[in-house]
Amino acid sequence: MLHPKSTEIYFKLNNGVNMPALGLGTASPREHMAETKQAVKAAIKAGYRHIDTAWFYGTEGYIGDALKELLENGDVKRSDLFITSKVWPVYWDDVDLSLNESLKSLGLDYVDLYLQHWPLCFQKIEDSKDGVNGLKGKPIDKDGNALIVEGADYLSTYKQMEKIYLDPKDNRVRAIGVSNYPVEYLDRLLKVCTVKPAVNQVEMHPHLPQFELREFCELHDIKLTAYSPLGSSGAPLLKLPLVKELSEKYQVTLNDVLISYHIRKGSFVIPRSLNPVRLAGCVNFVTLTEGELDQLDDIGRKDSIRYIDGSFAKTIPGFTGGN
Ligand SMILES: NC(=O)C1=CN([C@@H]2O[C@H](COP(=O)(O)OP(=O)(O)OC[C@H]3O[C@@H](n4cnc5c(N)ncnc54)[C@H](O)[C@@H]3O)[C@@H](O)[C@H]2O)C=CC1
Ligand SMILES: O=C1O[C@H](CO)[C@@H](O)[C@@H]1O
Repeated sequence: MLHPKSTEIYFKLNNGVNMPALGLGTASPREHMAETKQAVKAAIKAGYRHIDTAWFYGTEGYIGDALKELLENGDVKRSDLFITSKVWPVYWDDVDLSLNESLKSLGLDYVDLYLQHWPLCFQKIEDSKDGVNGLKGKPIDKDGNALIVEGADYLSTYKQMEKIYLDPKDNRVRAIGVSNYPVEYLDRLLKVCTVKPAVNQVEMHPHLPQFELREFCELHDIKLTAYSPLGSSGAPLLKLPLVKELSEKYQVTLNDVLISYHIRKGSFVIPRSLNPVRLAGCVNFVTLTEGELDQLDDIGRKDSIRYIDGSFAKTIPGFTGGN
């Protein structure tokens, strides 16, 4: 049977914007950040049209360099690209500034999707050595607790994003959404927002199938994007015996199985790799059966694992701290 490539599948957001199902994750480790440029070029040449980034990653400048070359060479048109960026909690009260910094680094005049990275309001602590743009990215006290601005409300960040999106003279974002929002927070947001978030980007994979969140988001027409789909650094989920079994059955890569798992369920997925061969080797979509999806979900039903270190996010329900 003929299948489209994962890079050829698109889902429509609740505001009518089309978004490619597969995107390239770019939270590259600091020592490899510069390689993001060649990874983006390799990904676009392999058919990817969706790049996921964030002010916090420090990779927007490298992505901007790659896009400049690709656009100037006519390898791709801006209108065919889908770029996501995010506002980090240190800029919870200045979305406008954060968005402008991201656009400047990316060399773009708009992003396709702009997300609130975490529902948190961090204090701005100067850190010219290890910080992002001079600010400590994850400000914590001596006990490891995040330095939160007292009395600040994470919804105020989303309200600023809404204002930008709704301003007819402001064309800097085509869609807005959130990330790392549990059901309780989405519920609160939906009661007060004018613009329903188009997307909630969360950690999701067979060890964390997010059943409750999925049901809630489907009910409210909010799409999920799966981050850390391979289990983040070291890609531990590639070692799951069932993933190996399915890759042999369908004659595709292990990455293809873990990517198709999300696309098959109607979610976006943004795996990271800096390796051009691997990037090109994970675009084969397979129509996993309902039974196979259920078997993969069973892994998380029995043993729920969150790989991303959320110790700075302990105040958010579901983030217990640590991995
Ligand atoms: N909204 C949020 O708070 C977050 C968003 N993200 C986004 O999601 C993206 C993906 O998540 P990540 O945590 O980066 O991890 P991931 O789950 O995509 O795994 C990336 C790791 O897998 C390795 N890998 C890929 N293919 C491999 C293969 N065939 N064999 C061996 N290793 C392989 C890569 O080298 C890298 O170390 C990020 O880059 C970022 O764009 C990630 C974390 C949090
Ligand atoms: O997006 C993100 O990436 C880092 C780690 O990869 C995480 O803290 C943040 O939410």
